[in-house]
Amino acid sequence: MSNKTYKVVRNSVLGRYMVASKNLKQGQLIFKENPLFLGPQLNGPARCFKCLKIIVLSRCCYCSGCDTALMCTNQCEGKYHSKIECATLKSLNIKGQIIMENSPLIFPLRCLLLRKYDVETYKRLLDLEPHLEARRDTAIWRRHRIAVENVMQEMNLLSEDDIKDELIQKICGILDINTFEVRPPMSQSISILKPETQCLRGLYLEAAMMAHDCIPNAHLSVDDNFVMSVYASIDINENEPIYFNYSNILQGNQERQQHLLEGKYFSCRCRRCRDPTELGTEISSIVCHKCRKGLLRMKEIEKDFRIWQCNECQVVFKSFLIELAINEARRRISDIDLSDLHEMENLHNNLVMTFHPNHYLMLELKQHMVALYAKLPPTKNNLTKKIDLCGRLLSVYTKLEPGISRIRALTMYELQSAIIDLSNKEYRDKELSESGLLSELQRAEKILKECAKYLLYEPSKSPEGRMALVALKELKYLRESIENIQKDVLINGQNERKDKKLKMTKAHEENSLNHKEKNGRIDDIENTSQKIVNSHVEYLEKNKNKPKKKNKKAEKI
Ligand SMILES: C[S@@+](CC[C@H](N)C(=O)[O-])C[C@H]1O[C@@H](n2cnc3c(N)ncnc32)[C@H](O)[C@@H]1O
Repeated sequence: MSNKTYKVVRNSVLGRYMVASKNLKQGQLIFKENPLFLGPQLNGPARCFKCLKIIVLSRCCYCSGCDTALMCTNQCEGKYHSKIECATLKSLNIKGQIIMENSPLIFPLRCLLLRKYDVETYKRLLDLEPHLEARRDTAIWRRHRIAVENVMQEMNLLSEDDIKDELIQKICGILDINTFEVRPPMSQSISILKPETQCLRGLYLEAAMMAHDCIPNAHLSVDDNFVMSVYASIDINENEPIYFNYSNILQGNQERQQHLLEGKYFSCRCRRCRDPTELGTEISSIVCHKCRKGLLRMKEIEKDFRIWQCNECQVVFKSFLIELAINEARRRISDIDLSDLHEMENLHNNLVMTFHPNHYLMLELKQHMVALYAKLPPTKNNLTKKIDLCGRLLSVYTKLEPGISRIRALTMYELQSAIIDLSNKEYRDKELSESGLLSELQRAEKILKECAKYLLYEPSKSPEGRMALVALKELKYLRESIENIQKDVLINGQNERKDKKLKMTKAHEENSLNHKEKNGRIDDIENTSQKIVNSHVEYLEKNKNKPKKKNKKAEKI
């Protein structure tokens, strides 16, 4: 029996797509794949052919082998400029300076060179979807003609047949539609809201066969060597498609549709896109400015024709008005001081008059607030607010990204830490009984366990992978503490039954002793977990300015 977890099939809507060839369990590895090529973003800066780091023009040099490939320094020992690529470039006698001056041609050039040294793989590459017809004579087509095709023609890299066959447009289309965004080496950012701005693009021939769904069932992670692992994020039944989200969970309806239509040439008709409430989350909904009671939601009334309509008064709004409101709110969010809670709360209270509390911009603001609460003094008020915000974020994320999910794991981490801190404080202040403390810690344990489970799918050296280790250590201490409290509760219960009378008289003394002991233990947990978090933060801080190693995660295709 074949061990293969998937097969590629085809239909008239999705083209080729991957389906599970057997039932897959959540967390099961579906496949692992090496990139065929890595390269800069279309508009990204030039990168070293060997290590893929951004080239600093004043230090840039050319490979001593081919005198063409750009290198960050002549000592670079990166491995992404293969001997065969080097030899092929050398045979073409291209001036390195032309590459330097025309960085958009780096990635297409790498693909073009392949036909000279690996015809089979080149054929597989050319078999990917380029959406030539949809792109012909569009702005992107003209851009590639000027920035890539014309330059390659001047370099005598293209035959007349290549030009007639629109070969370069085909390669550029294939790269735009099929490559994945991968984080650059040794990324330090763990932030949900600030993805790396200067990502690389990676071409993975197998992974390119995954279709898109805004509610994915596959989780991707890319390790230090750019090896991509694709896991089932939830259970997947035999013959069910394996879906990856080409867009972003925090993109609204309109932006997602635009991204998919303009960048990937299809209209998404997944469960989330067909439902104007987006699975009841209202993540794109706006308060109706006419009746002030209803919500404006986007709905498709004819194929590819969508309107914004109030669910109460039925008034229809033009989509550009919605865009204006969103752009203005986005500007205001980007202008606020992210260390000023008061400013953030004011903006939140202001925007909630226009946007549903679950609107993705409100979620973005809430996410910033959670990050700030994590840095503020852990007062009961701050902790309560943090718990509330995390709960709201998770209620949306769980619907839109069920199962293994990075964004959920990171929010869960914040949630459990606030629950532990708050319950300890309340217990100490005698606002929470021992059994109340126990049940809150057990709730935190459950969340932390799930968080660690999801983070363990991240590459071990990535910020999330390191956070998984922190979460595991914290889980161990939390469990020990729970066990100790459980023993206490048990002993207290037995003693109570044995000698009620004696206990009554000694109650005051015993209580104060237990309390003292537990406080010591809780301090222990707090100190230890705080130490771990501090060392984690210190580690991140310390390494912030160190040269980056490979370490990234696929974000979107
Ligand atoms: C990365 S490729 C996937 C492989 C491609 N279907 C093929 O046959 O080569 C992305 C393209 O697949 C198609 N596709 C993927 N997901 C889709 C979806 N949910 N609905 C419609 N088309 C989809 C679109 O044509 C899109 O541009």
